[in-house]
Amino acid sequence: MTLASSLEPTTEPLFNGLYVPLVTPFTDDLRLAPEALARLADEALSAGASGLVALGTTAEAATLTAEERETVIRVCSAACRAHGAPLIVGVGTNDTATAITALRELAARGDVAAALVPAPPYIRPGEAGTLAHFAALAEHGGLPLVVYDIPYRTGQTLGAGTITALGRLPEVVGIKHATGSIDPTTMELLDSPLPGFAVLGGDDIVLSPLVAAGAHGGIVASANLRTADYAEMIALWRRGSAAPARALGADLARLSAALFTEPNPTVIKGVLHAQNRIPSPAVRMPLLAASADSVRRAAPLAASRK
Ligand SMILES: O=C(O)C1=N[C@H](C(=O)O)C[C@H](O)C1
Repeated sequence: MTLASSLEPTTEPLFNGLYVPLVTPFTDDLRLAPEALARLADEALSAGASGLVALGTTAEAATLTAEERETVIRVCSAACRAHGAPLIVGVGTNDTATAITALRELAARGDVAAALVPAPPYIRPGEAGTLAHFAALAEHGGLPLVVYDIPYRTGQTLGAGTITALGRLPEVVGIKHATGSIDPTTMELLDSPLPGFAVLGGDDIVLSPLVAAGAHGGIVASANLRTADYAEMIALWRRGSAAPARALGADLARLSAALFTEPNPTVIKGVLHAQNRIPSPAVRMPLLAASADSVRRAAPLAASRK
């Protein structure tokens, strides 16, 4: 997909449904395990995910070398190509110029559908500064952007006016809404949908009510497990089948709650390892592997429905 073709005016967002931010599997001695990543990518797309997110927070992207990041993108891109699915890549930096360089490099590859970009972490440039940052990325980055609104990690909140201004930038194709709540700003956003602008839930435990209220889908780490059920829950809400959607949503919220009892993605990796899907539950510091108790509590909830 070219930038020009993906930005043609349309009322339907470019992205809807489930996007799985894949974990990065390691060996016990913390080397990248690309074969396991390739299997996870194929399984997620075979299970009904609309696309993949590479190098999200869940991927421990901050601890990967440049060479490892390239391997992760290459492996995820191959899976997306095989399934005809879009690949979104996380770009997290608080320096506007560095972010533009990273976006341009991604755009030049030709296999990345969009970048998932948080408000500049730690700096707290204010809403006007954040808007200017994204406007610069939109103008010079050469790639569609999904704004990652996650104030508990970035330290920067965004009000409805700023989100609307971001959504009016043609290159900004959506927002990953992970503000920790469904609040008046959320409802304003969903009440006046911008044409072609996707609202994707990023707070795992409240994904179901957010989609019920009109979100187009989600990017949730929990969907590394029970991917088919997360995809189905979103599809059920989107076609108005409220009763089964509500029941499945409540079931998945219990799983998400168990997976987030310790820092993401430590419990998810523990459960994937218990399911023999990755070679090790290892995470890189400063994360510490999840406790056996947390993994034991989450594992039964992560078993697929019979
Ligand atoms: O990597 C992601 O994308 C996600 N990261 C969030 C986080 O760790 O804060 C959680 C969300 O489910 C997806």
